[in-house]
Amino acid sequence: MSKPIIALDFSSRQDTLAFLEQFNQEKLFVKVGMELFYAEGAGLIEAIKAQGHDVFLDLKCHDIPNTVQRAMANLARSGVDMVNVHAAGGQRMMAAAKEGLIQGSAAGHQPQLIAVTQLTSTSEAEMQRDQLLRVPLLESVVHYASSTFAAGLDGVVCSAHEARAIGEATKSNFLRVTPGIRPAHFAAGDQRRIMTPQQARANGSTHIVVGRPITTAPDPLSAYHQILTEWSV
Ligand SMILES: O=c1ccn([C@@H]2O[C@H](COP(=O)(O)O)[C@@H](O)[C@H]2O)c(=O)[nH]1
Repeated sequence: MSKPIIALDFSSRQDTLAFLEQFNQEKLFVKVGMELFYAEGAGLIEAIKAQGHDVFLDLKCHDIPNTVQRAMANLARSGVDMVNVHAAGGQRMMAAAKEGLIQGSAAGHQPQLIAVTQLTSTSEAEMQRDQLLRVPLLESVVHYASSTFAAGLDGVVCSAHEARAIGEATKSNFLRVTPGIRPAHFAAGDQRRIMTPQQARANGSTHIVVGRPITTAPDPLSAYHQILTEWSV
């Protein structure tokens, strides 16, 4: 069973390291997103890796194939464990991203590469209106997942609602990394497709990503362990 991925959505190195200190040197799987990376850059990634944590660098690259390929070669050199692109960039872009990772990776350590299908903050009605798509959201997500699989990536970011269907359309070891995780009674906030850790597990998520339910908790260590228990049993 994978560890819950903690989204380190902080604005500074100081806040991030103070948060991590509360975990008493427990080895974590953390996610660094745009907010933190744009503020602190690769130096902070090095510091987090030096503490022994696994890092998912969530920059959601989406550009022409050549640009994404070269960006991925640089990200691979940062030593992170997982990176991502938007599946909407297309199969050619995703294949180029993978090629870039291969080029930039040190022997024996190639980050896993996954693609965002439809953001978990998007509802079906919003997707149909904003993207001018006339299909159910599940169909769009499974389409993007099949396209990601065909491009040779390791998995996708989706909501837990779609995880089972993606497993059936691809392979059981194809990663289904699911944000939008909310313990019972925790506010959805801007998320639209949410599930509890237990529901996510039952519905075929291979990884869960959890931010505010842990980072804003009065006792983040205890919140993390409650989620870990709910996810693991
Ligand atoms: O579809 C997506 C892709 C990425 N995310 C990221 O996950 C976390 C979720 O944080 P919460 O505080 O638990 O809502 C956040 O960093 C997002 O950028 C996502 O939510 N949905």
